[in-house]
Amino acid sequence: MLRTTTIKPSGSRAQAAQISAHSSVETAATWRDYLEMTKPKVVLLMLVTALVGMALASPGWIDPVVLIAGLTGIGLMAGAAAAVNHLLDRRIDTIMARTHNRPVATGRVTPLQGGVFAFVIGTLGFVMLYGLINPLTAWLTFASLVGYALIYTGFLKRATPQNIVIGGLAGAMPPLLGWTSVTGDFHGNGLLLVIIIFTWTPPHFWALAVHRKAEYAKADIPMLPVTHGEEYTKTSILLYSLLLVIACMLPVLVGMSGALYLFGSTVLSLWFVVKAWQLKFAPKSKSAINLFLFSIWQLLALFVLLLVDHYLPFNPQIGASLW
Ligand code: HEM
Ligand SMILES: CC(C)=CCC/C(C)=C/CC/C(C)=C/COP(=O)(O)OP(=O)(O)O
Repeated sequence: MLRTTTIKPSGSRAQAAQISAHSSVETAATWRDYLEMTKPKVVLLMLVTALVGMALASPGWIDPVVLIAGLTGIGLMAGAAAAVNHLLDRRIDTIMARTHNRPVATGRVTPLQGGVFAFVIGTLGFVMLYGLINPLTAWLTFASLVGYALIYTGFLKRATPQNIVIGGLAGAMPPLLGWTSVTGDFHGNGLLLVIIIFTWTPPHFWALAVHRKAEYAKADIPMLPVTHGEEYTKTSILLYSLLLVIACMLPVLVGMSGALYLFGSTVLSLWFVVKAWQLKFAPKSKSAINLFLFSIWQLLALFVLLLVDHYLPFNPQIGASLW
């Protein structure tokens, strides 16, 4: 489908005049537009957490079929959920500077094209999980898709400043999806990994929301800094960062992870607390966006630590198995 896009004049004065006289060119939606709709970097980090769930659920190495089919299925369904988010948010995405150039918001991808794309990759992911992994994982991933794409995006985001606390559960699910891919059953240890991401999500997002408060207000989205102010949000970020310290210790307390993880995760979560403290009590102009960016690397590092700790041959266990 051909669409028009505005281009910036460049080159000689004559060229610039020519271009400004015809200030639009026909461009087609490219594969990059469809890739962007899947929020690839977010999904990639989710897949790292799913991989860790798989590893911690496996006594030895992860079964290669589970690894490949499981991660592909979860990735396709998470990408489909992200694509539906682009569809449902296309109006507000045009209002915010951060999102105004998105494929559906600009019209490069039509809602019908986007809908077909989301349906195809989502169905492919579901069939793959149902057929090659197990029905429990397929249905849990489907529930996460509905939780993010429909409940969070379609309703909570516009309804309450607690939107991301509740909606965050969907994004926190991948380690459990990884776990059930291996075992076909629920396990408390898999849920502990979900609790870590669930506790991490509010400070992750609210740091960005503090930085982008004016845009959310302009788009009339009731994010916490808009409804309750920046100070209240910064206090909430600090309190959640303290909760995160406790959540990060749970894998050690139940005997799932050992000394290496305990040491590394304590450094990482205290680092988060220090940055949240600075945001609240000694803020600089970039403190909020820096905390948001830090949160992404901190979660990645936490899950890499869980993985390394799991495969380390001589790693003293501190806690005792609860289950
Ligand atoms: C409902 C829960 C969540 C909300 C509301 C949220 C919000 C956001 C937003 C608005 C951005 C975009 C920032 C930008 O474009 O500048 C973002 C980026 C990101 N988020 Fe989250 N997030 C959530 C959960 C998660 C989870 C569970 C993960 C991973 C496990 C994650 C990983 C990331 C990553 C890696 C980025 C950077 C993406 C990029 O640079 O393109 N987020 N998040
Ligand atoms: C199946 C499964 C695991 C589903 C999870 C899907 C998923 C990709 C969740 C992403 C979380 C996220 C980036 C929320 C931001 O949405 P937003 O609308 O607040 O941010 P935006 O303004 O950048 O779109």
